[in-house]
Amino acid sequence: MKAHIDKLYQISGKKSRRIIGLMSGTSLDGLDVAVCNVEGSGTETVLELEYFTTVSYSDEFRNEILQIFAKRQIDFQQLCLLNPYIGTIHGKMILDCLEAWDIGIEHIDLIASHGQTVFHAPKKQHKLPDFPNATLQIGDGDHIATKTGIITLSDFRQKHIAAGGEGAPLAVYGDHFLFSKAGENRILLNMGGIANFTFLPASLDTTRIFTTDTGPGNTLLDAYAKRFFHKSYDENGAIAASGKVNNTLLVALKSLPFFKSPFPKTTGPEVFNFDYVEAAIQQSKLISVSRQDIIATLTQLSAETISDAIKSVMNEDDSFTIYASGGGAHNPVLMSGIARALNQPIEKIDTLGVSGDAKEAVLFAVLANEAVAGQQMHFGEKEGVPSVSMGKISFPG
Ligand SMILES: Nc1ncnc2c1ncn2[C@@H]1O[C@H](COP(=O)(O)OP(=O)(O)OP(=O)(O)O)[C@@H](O)[C@H]1O
Ligand SMILES: CC(=O)N[C@H]1[C@@H]2OC[C@@H](O2)[C@@H](O)[C@@H]1O[C@H](C)C(=O)O
Repeated sequence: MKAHIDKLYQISGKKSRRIIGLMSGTSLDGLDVAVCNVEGSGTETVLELEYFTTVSYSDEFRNEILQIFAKRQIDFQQLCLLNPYIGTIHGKMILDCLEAWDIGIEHIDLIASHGQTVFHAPKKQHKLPDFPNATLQIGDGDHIATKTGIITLSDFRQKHIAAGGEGAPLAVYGDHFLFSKAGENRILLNMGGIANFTFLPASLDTTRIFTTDTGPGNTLLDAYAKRFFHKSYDENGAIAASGKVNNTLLVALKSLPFFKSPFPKTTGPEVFNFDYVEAAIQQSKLISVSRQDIIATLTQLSAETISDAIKSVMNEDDSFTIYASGGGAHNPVLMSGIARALNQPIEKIDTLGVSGDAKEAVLFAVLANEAVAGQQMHFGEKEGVPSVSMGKISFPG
């Protein structure tokens, strides 16, 4: 309908846009909702985070997703049903937030929805020569747009793949636009279920910008905190702090070929799951290892693989500052493990003015802003950062 295109054109020409960024990550803890006021685009982007919350998922909702999450064999009907169901529930969560914040929908220009990743299969992982990199996010944007009455951009990862990427990490674009700083090499480390980082060079040379996943962040910690202690996560690293790292197990865990394969690379809970840890426990022929020691060892695994990845892509004599975000930044055992391995302190991204819990949702608002009002991107030919705009547009009504 032409009226929708006219509205989008008008939004594109505005001095600033109010965009709701949404992220629901691999931890399945809830939906991050960030209301952002975004002015300009590209490196001229000025973003103010006006409101932020995480709407927790109910156990029932999480369990519905877990039936198909990161599994190779599923009930196909469940996948089909969840696509509109998640979209509608996310739409309802947005409306509840707007009501609580007393914001009318007419004061929101766009929604930027990541959706729920249910399977991630980069070529390096599926190894089927005739098939491309692949990833699947559900929670369809049409349902969010129809439920809320707000133009919605969604499904950002497919264009990245179409342009030669693995569909992740996407944070790199917003990281550059919001956080690059002349004169300071920056590593922006995000520790969600999976950990990743962006390198932003002091020279601001976009062709040197680099991003990769490193492997597990919290996903294994959450899985074992649940299995052994009936907790959804290891709050403040208390369980890990009460155990000891088991080096035999750590070596077995680190022998996974993923850790030896070249950067950049991406991964997910399809690889980092119970089967992987149980195989490492078998391989290390441990007679007994305490539950606390397993969690301490898994925490050290995340810390070491994150710091190994950072070390291996940085020149030895380059100094850099690390800014941490994501739920893992709240885990002091994980944070101090990384600081120890890299022999330097770690800052939190909050010191740069954006909450570490809100960062990923904010970055999707930046991607939507680029799609609607941005110019050509210039990231050179570097693997993992194709110069394309992302996001599909759903009109309400
Ligand atoms: N106080 C805390 N102590 C320890 N861990 C915490 C704390 N708060 C949050 N976490 C961890 O952070 C996780 C949530 O992190 P986050 O929301 O960044 O992940 P995500 O966005 O779902 O994942 P991804 O970025 O991989 O998609 C929780 O599941 C938990 O493991
Ligand atoms: C396929 C997928 O959903 N990947 C997520 C996941 O969670 C962290 C890491 O793995 C990252 O690569 C990505 O998310 C962030 C937001 C990204 O694309 O930057």
